[in-house]
Amino acid sequence: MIKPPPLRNDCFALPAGTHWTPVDEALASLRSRLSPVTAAEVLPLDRALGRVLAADVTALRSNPPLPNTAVDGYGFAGPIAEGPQILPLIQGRAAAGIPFDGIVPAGSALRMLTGAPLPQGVDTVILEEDVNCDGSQIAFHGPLKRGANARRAGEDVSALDVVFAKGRVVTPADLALAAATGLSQLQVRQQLRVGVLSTGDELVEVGQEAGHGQIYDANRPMLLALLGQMGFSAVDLGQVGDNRDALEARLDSAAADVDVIVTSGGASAGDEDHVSALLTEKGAIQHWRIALKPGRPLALGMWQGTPIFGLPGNPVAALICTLIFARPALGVMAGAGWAEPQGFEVPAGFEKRKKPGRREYLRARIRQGRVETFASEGSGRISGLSWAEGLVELGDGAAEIAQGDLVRYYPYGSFIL
Ligand SMILES: Nc1nc2c(c(=O)[nH]1)N[C@H]1C(S)=C(S)[C@@H](COP(=O)(O)OP(=O)(O)OC[C@H]3O[C@@H](n4cnc5c(N)ncnc54)[C@H](O)[C@@H]3O)O[C@H]1N2
Ligand code: MOO
Repeated sequence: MIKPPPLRNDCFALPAGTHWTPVDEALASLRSRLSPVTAAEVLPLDRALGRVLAADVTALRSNPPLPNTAVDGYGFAGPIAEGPQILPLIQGRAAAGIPFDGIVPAGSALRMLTGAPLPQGVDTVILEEDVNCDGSQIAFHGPLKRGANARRAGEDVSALDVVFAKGRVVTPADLALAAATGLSQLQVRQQLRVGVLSTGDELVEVGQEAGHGQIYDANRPMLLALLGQMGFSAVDLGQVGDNRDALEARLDSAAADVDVIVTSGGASAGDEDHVSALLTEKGAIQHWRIALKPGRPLALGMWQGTPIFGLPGNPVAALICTLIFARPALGVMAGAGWAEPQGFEVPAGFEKRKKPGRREYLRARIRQGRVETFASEGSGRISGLSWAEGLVELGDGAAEIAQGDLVRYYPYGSFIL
């Protein structure tokens, strides 16, 4: 006669005898195994946004290249003593792009406009608002230090300074700095190609008619968009049914085409969970079963030399595993290095008792200075992913969180930048 086991009804209880890899251990293992795989190319500035720099970048020219005035006003030789001053104006003026080529004699002043290079004899400028001018002289009050209202050549950046370190992801501000320092192109890495494959007999493509028992493939549009937002080249590998041979053939062709494969579904241990089974059968699995909620059946492995992230099928778990595991790992492969998301402590606007032995991520957002969490922790509740603006992280140990306790919050954006 068979006997029933005790009822636990907790699919996150960690059954004895299985090794549940702690999140930090799985992250450390990924970090130590991966290295950059993308080749370098040279791109003009207008195509370099979001790319990873392949080498340190050196300024070709100083910013500013010449000393110049920071204000509209009058330039002369400083310093100027305390008290009322009158200086004769010399003929002409200096404007940005139209320098004054003459010499300003000591004790005289020249009309100058913001950005104009300082001519010989000028190192100090007074604001026009502080001056009375009759057309031939200016009157104002001292004192003024030498160099007042003037910008030194190279005070921002000097030629040959390293302006960007290798591995940096190019931002719009970086394009301004590159342009200002004389760079018209940057040596960047090609985008990492990340293939996204959905698995499961139940899946049907958006736009198609869904039959009885079928559901729309929600993970693929989400993952393709997310990986694209992270700056990778997301490659749509389509979907494959619960068929071991078909999956194997699809992974073979994907491994030849992309740098990394991300699958969703079939990662746990059911009869139709072919991703984990195939990886195990081929000796391709490195970690499986992470002490994490949601996302514990994450399967990490290598398929013919290509890293594969076998994400759980539940959309919430698929997204969280992508943010926590795939994002930093893909950053390493893309040449940008391992990026830790920047979280911060926020008072809880919720209560929760958490069991020990697994890390948890809750869908969350901040309202009125407190972090609130989505009403359900169900891993298929896609509406909660959409409702949330970030994640609350609860550490591996037990926790009893009361209203107002500080909890760690990560905005979604902190995983993307
Ligand atoms: N007896 C147990 N059952 C389950 C456990 C467990 O510990 N014991 N763990 C649960 C957890 S947690 C997760 S997560 C899932 C992981 O399952 P798989 O990775 O094997 O994924 P599937 O079984 O293929 O799918 C799970 C769920 O997600 C839906 N799905 C799959 N792909 C998509 C997609 N592209 N778009 C939208 N929805 C998708 C699928 O239909 C299932 O409902 O296992 C639990 N079970
Ligand atoms: O871990 Mo499963 O990953 O919740 O849905």
